[in-house]
Amino acid sequence: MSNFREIGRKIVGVGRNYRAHAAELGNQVPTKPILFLKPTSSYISQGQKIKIPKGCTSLHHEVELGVVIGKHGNDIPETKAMDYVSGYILALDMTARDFQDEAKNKGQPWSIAKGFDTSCPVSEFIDKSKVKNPEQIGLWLKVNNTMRQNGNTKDMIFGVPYLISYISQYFTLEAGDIILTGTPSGVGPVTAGDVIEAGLSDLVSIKFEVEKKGK
Ligand SMILES: O=C([O-])CC(=O)C(=O)O
Ligand SMILES: [Mg+2]
Repeated sequence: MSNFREIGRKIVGVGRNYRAHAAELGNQVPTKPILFLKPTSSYISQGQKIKIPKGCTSLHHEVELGVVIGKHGNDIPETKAMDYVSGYILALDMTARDFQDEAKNKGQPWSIAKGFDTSCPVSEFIDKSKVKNPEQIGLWLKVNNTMRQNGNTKDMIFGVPYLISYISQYFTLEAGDIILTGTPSGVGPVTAGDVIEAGLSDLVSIKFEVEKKGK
């Protein structure tokens, strides 16, 4: 069993970490990482369904590399950052885009848009030893067998060591925490009955069905 699910600590999301994704939603490329939190109650694993939250009319998929933290640290220097990684996961940062747009327009937080129940489907844990370079991983996502996202972590604006170092200046990182490193371009809506499949190179793949909440 993967250590992050047993410990179940925080999920730190990084926004707009790929230029093409920032551009596709009409956003500026950030000069420092944009962070948000998802509650651990948002996790689901295979066999469970993604539930469209009440009132949401535009639920978007975002495929992301998740970095799993292996030990406690703060103010971690970039040069030591990889010592704090225990492994990786494939995650979907499901986003109620209409809620996020409304929050953005009103200057409100993204908490519901990013943190609703079932908004963080994850794969099994991938041990660090299986990944030579976390910044050379292909990540893809299909909806009903049609390719929607097909990127590579080499295109991240802020790399894994920098993110760990930056985040740890503000949030103490603890074993079991996950950093969602942002999504490549190609995000888009899903509706009830859709099947999302996603993968990280040849490391892991996942499959989740979408349904209306309350079914
Ligand atoms: O909602 C967004 O566009 C920000 C985000 O999570 C990402 O870039 O992965
Ligand atoms: Mg995201």
